[in-house]
Amino acid sequence: MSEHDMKLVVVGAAGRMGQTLIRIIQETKGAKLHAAVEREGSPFIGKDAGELAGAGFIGVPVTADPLEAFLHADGVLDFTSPAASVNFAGLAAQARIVHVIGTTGCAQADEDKFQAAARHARIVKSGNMSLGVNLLGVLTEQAARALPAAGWDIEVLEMHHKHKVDAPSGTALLLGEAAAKGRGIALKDHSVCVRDGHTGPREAGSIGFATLRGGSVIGEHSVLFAGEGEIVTLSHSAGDRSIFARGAVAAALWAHPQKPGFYTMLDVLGLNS
Ligand SMILES: NC(=O)C1=CN([C@@H]2O[C@H](COP(=O)(O)OP(=O)(O)OC[C@H]3O[C@@H](n4cnc5c(N)ncnc54)[C@H](OP(=O)(O)O)[C@@H]3O)[C@@H](O)[C@H]2O)C=CC1
Ligand SMILES: O=C(O)C1=N[C@H](C(=O)O)C[C@H](O)C1
Repeated sequence: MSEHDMKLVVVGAAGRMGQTLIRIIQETKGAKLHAAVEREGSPFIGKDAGELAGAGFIGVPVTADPLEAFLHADGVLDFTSPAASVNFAGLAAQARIVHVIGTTGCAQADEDKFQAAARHARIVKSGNMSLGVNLLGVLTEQAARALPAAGWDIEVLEMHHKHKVDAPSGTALLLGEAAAKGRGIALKDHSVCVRDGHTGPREAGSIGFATLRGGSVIGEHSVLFAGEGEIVTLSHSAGDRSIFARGAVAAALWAHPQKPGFYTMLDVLGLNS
């Protein structure tokens, strides 16, 4: 470790992603764990963050004070909840630091607050931080542009573990946005997220979402282009949460020298068209 390492705070440190982030920071050159934050009243307050994450003792006790944690930090890695992320974005803006947001299920009002915070913070936000999914988004946009809406119906299918609280997943929405961009339409005007009962035939040009939940599935996503007599399927399978954590740490290191602003993983990975 060196004094020049980027000092990172993990918020939601006891969560599935929080623990994975702590382990990945430990093995990443140029980054170090500065603080670990959980909510007030959490049974993990005061416990060593490394031991909590199964990475051995690292001498960073979990705190419930994000203000103090952000004070001398360079960046925050945030996979928590929409309300918590909005609060952390305000604190990251005050501290003028990097805020990497992986939290999904955010409403438009939350997104507006992230944009406002990005006047002072360097925010990187994505529904999926993995290289594979972001490449899948680029391929989805290309396929949607190449396959005409008149003959090709687009459906996004996802499955996640039983603890997931939002639907469709952030990744499914990212892929839907990519498909809509390829088609030159706005996703919000063409998405169909629920089908139940006598729905009538499928509306041409719509983008459908189907959600499965169960077991310990980390993240399965497919984009189906269904034509007459043929189906093209683009898919991604997550085998380990470390793919998201590595992407988030890479995003923080990338954002450190950038100007304040709102960025996505496409900027980080150089995949922006
Ligand atoms: N973009 C991406 O690549 C990925 C995004 N995600 C998203 O990340 C989010 C978290 O997922 P996951 O790790 O599975 O969820 P978990 O529920 O396992 O973890 C969330 C953690 O955040 C904590 N938390 C909530 N509010 C606060 C707060 N105000 N202050 C401090 N800590 C807080 C929770 O504590 P408590 O339990 O006490 O509420 C919990 O420990 C979800 O939105 C998920 O969809 C997940 C994987 C990849
Ligand atoms: O909640 C999860 O677990 C995941 N959430 C993200 C999403 O909503 O797409 C990313 C990944 O699929 C895991």
